[in-house]
Amino acid sequence: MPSERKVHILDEKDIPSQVCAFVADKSRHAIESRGQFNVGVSGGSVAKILSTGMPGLENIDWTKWKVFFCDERLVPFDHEDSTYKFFKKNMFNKVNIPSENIFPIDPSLSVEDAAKDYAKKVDKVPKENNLPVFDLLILGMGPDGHTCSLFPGHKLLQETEVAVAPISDSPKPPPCRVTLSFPVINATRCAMFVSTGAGKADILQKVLEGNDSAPLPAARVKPTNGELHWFLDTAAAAGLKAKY
Ligand SMILES: O=C(O)[C@H](O)[C@@H](O)[C@H](O)[C@H](O)COP(=O)(O)O
Repeated sequence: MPSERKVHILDEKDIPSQVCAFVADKSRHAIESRGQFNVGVSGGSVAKILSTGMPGLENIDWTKWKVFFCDERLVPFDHEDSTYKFFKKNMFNKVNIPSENIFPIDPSLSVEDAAKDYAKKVDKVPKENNLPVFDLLILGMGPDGHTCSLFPGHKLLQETEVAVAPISDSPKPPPCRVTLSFPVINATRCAMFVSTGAGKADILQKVLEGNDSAPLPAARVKPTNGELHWFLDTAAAAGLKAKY
């Protein structure tokens, strides 16, 4: 299936329900087709949307979910900046995902070792063409166009050797993080971005409609054989010129 991009422009109030319904649908389809749902989650506003909306949904076989982190800040599990901590408190504690199906990074390791260790965990995701193929990657985009811990102009944008990379000079604190690399991101069956608010309008116009010669990190997410979905509220979409 060739890569396809769909931009969903919604009222702000409809974003949480539509995003969660989409995730639920992808999980049901993956479980029906392949018996498990391998999903990568991200921090930021999308983490709040998922943890608020997903636990109340019905007909989700949480026991078949396998949850990975698209990126994570290398901080202890009890640190305020830990995305794992946020999901554990607000979502994992409320649903029936077996603890062995949740794959956090190991923050007790050095950033290089944490990335190597996480690559072994990601290696459990069923592969095609030697690359792990996630059923869904749920992504956010920062105001500079970064996604995961892949920042504009950073050398990690060229990473092709490893599935998971360390970064120790993140321009956004904390400096040490672990992130999926583009080869794995673009091997996914489906990637979805959730981006809301007027503060994202200018950067979204660049990412979705800008010149492809030097794409921002978020614009480099183009699943080779998968779908790409952008969920935007009307404020975030206000700068877009094309009709979607
Ligand atoms: O690791 C981080 O520092 C954040 O998780 C970050 O990458 C976030 O995902 C984006 O900035 C989008 O966040 P918002 O959707 O909240 O704007």
